Amino acid sequence: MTTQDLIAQIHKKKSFLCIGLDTDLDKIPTYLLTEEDPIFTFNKAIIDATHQFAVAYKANTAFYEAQGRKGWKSLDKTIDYINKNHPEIFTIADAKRGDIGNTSSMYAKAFFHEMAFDAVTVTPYMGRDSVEPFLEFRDKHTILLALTSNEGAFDFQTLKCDGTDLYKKVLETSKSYKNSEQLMYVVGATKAEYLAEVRKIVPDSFLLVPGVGAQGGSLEEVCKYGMNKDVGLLINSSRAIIYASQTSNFSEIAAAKAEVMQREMANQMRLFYPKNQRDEN
Ligand SMILES: O=C(O)c1cc(=O)[nH]c(=O)n1[C@@H]1O[C@H](COP(=O)(O)O)[C@@H](O)[C@H]1O
Repeated sequence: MTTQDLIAQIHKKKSFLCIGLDTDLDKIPTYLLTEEDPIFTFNKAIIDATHQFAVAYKANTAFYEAQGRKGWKSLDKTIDYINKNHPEIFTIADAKRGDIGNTSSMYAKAFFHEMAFDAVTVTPYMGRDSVEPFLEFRDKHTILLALTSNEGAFDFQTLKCDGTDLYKKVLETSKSYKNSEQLMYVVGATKAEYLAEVRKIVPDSFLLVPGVGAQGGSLEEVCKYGMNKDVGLLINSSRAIIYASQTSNFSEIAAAKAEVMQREMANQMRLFYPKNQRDEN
């Protein structure tokens, strides 16, 4: 999917919501556990109920890998289901990969080619040759970790390096990578005020912003500092949406949560775009 397709979908749905499919057998309604593939059954119900409010789904691969080969099968079925039924939706494999070039190429093939995700999250610290193999896949997107939402982000990411914060160095250096226009960046919602600094370095790039909902980040603050002319944000929420209820109508309750976020996003877009610009979009 191209970035333009993603932007068009955002304006059409008035949403930049990414729903995290962090599907955990200990958290889904217990009556689903008798199903042949409880993870896929749960995901399908969530997707069917929420797709009109979301522009992206992010599957954190840890939750699938934890179930071994059954988990990989559930992940494969989930991405196939989204691609077949909602091809307009942007899909992210949150795998946080990256290795020597030879190995990164294999990770890229796994998530872009075999599983047909639109994007994969990648760690930046092995440098250029660990990231560029992902960028070789055109119309696919590589989402580099810049400033993460967790407390430990301050261990390294904000340390000074050549007089600047390390995460800023990551942003700046990555702009020189081959096909860097296919890069997006992770910036945690819990660090919204840093988004202004991020935008000085990457004004046009899309940012994947996890950490609203269960981690306490504010959607309004993220929009205030992070929104750009194309919206430029994918705000992720996982647990606060998909585990809003453990009852038999869990998917409707998840949809209601997603709709509340979508409405707030529509409101933020209204505030950001002057009326005449809105009419053009
Ligand atoms: O790369 C990510 O998506 C990510 C980066 C980050 O800095 N913080 C973060 O929470 N995430 C992921 O985003 C999701 C957040 O989930 P909730 O806190 O349940 O909304 C999880 O899948 C995390 O692994």
